Amino acid sequence: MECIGAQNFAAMAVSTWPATWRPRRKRLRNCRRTCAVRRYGSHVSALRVRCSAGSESCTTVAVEEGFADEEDYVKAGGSELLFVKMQQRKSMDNQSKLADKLPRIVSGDGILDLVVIGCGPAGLALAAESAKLGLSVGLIGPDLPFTNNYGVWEDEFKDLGLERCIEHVWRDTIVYLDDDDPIMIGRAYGRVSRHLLHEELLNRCVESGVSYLSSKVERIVEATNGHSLVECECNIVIPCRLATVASGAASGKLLQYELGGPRVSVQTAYGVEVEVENNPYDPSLMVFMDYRDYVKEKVQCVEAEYPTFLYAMPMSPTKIFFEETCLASKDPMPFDLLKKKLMTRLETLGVRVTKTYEEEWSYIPVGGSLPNTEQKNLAFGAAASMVHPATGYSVVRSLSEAPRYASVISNILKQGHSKDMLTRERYTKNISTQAWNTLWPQERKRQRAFFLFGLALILQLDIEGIRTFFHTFFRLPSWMWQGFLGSSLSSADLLLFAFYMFTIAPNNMRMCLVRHLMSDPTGAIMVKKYLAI
Ligand SMILES: CC(C)=CCC/C(C)=C/C=C/C(C)=C/C=C/C(C)=C/C=C/C=C(C)/C=C/C=C(C)/C=C/C=C(\C)CCC=C(C)C
Repeated sequence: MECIGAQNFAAMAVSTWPATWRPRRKRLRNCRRTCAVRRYGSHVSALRVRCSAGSESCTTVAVEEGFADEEDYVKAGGSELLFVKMQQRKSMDNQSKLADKLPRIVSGDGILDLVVIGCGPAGLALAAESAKLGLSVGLIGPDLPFTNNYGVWEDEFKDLGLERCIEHVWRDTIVYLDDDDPIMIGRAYGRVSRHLLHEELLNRCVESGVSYLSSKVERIVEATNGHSLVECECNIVIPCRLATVASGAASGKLLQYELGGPRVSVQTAYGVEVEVENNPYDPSLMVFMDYRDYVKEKVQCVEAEYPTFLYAMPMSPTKIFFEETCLASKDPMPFDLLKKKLMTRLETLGVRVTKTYEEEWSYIPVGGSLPNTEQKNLAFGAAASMVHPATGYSVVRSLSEAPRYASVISNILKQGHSKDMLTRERYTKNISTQAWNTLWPQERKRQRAFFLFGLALILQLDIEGIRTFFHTFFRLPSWMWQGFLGSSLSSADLLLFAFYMFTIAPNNMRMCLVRHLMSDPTGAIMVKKYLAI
C-alpha cells in the first residue's frame, strides 16, 4: 500500500470509528519519508502515520478485525484508508439504534427508487425528505451514533424547525482577538444535542417509511437495465434506480472527484467537556474564537506554526466545553499538540480542571475538489464537498438543502416512469445531471471559488495576520459576515463583500489581499470562474 497523498486522504476520511478496528504497527511501503507511528488513547484502535518531512503525505491507518495488515485489508476490498475522528468516553447509550426503529431492506424485495448511503445528519435528512415525496427509499450504512458536538447560530437552526434539538443557547457570542476589547457578535449561538438531533432525524425516517440495512457499501455498479446495484458486505446486493452517497468526506471509493482541483486542507480540533474552578468566561456568552496568546510553551514543528484559537461553550459557571481549534492548515495539526496547547492555555488562564466528562477529536477536510458532476451516482453532504471551505461548517447547509435536493431526485425518477417517449429518452440520457446541477450550479461554483480563495488566504496568515484579518471581518455589516459564514451571499454579494473588506482593512491587510489576489493560484481560478458567466 502506498503512502496516500493529502489530496486523496480528504476524499477518504470517515466520520466515525468502527468498534471492530484494531491497530497495526506498520510502515507504509513506497513512502520515502520517515514515518512516525503514533497511537492515540489507551483503547483507540487507530494508528496515525505521519510523514515527518514534507507536507504531502499524512494519513491515518486503521485495520479492521480479521485482516492481517493494511495490505490484506485493501486486497480484500476494504476501504484503503481511514480515519479521522476519534471519539472516546462519550455517552452514546441514549441514542436509538436505526435497526430497532426502521424496517430492514431485504435484498430480493424489488427495486428501491433511491438508496442513500451514510447515516449521518445529511444521509438521514435526505432519506426522510425523499421518502416523504413518495419514493421508496433505503438507507444503508453502519448503525453508529452521532458523535459530533455541533454548534450552530440559533436563528439558522430555528429556520430549519430544529430548535428543539438545541440543548443550550447563549444570548450572544464573543470573539477575543488580542488583549484589546473583545468583539460582541450580537447573535445567539446554540449547542445541538447530538442525541436529540439523531432522534429527530430518525423519527422523520420512521414517519416517512425509510427502510434500512446496517452494512458497509463496497461498490456501486450499473446494471445493464440502467439500474444501480449497491454491493454491500457479505455479498448483499441492493438494486435501486438511483444511489446517493452521503457517507462523509470518506466517500472517495464510491465517487469520482474532479482531477487537478485545489489541495485539501484540514481543520483540526481537540476538545474537552470539563468541570472547572476559576472559570474566566461569562456563562451567558459563547466564546466563538479566543485568539489571545495564552500558549506559553513554544513547540518546534511545522504544524505548530499554524495559529489556533479556543472555542468555548460555558454550560454553567463551572461546566465548560473547551475546544482548541486550528481553523485550517495544510498539514493536519497533531491532536497531541492541540491538547498541549489547550492545557497550557487553561493553565495560563488559571483554570483548574476538576473533572473530565468527555473528549473530542475533530478532523474536517476543507477545500479540495468537487465531485465529478457527470457521474450517475449522486452525493450529498460532505461527500458532495458541501463543507464550507473557510469555516468547516456543513450541517446546516446539508439539512437546509435536503428538501430541494429530494424534490429534484423525485422529479427525475418520476420522468423515468413517464409514458411519453421523449421524456423517457431525456431521462435516460441525463439521469443525474439535473440533480448535480441543483447541488453545484455555476453560481455555487463561483461562490466556492471565492471561499477557496479565502481559505488559501487564511492558510498564509500568521497569528498577527489572523488577528488583523478577523478584526476587519467582524467589522463588516452583519448581513455580510453572517452571509459569508452561512454561504448565503450570491457571487455578486461576495464581490461587494471583498471590496468592503478592502475598504475598511488597514493598509497592511489591504496589501496582503491584493498580493494574494495577484499571486495565489486560487485568485486566478476565482477570476476565471467569475468570468465564465
Ligand atoms: C465537532 C465539529 C463538527 C467541529 C468542531 C471544530 C470547531 C470548534 C470549529 C469552529 C470553527 C469556527 C469557529 C470557524 C469560524 C470561521 C470563520 C469566522 C471564518 C471566516 C472566514 C473569512 C474569510 C475567509 C474571508 C475572506 C475574505 C476575502 C477573501 C476578501 C478578499 C478581498 C479582496 C481580494 C479585496 C480585493 C479588492 C481590490 C483589489 C480593490
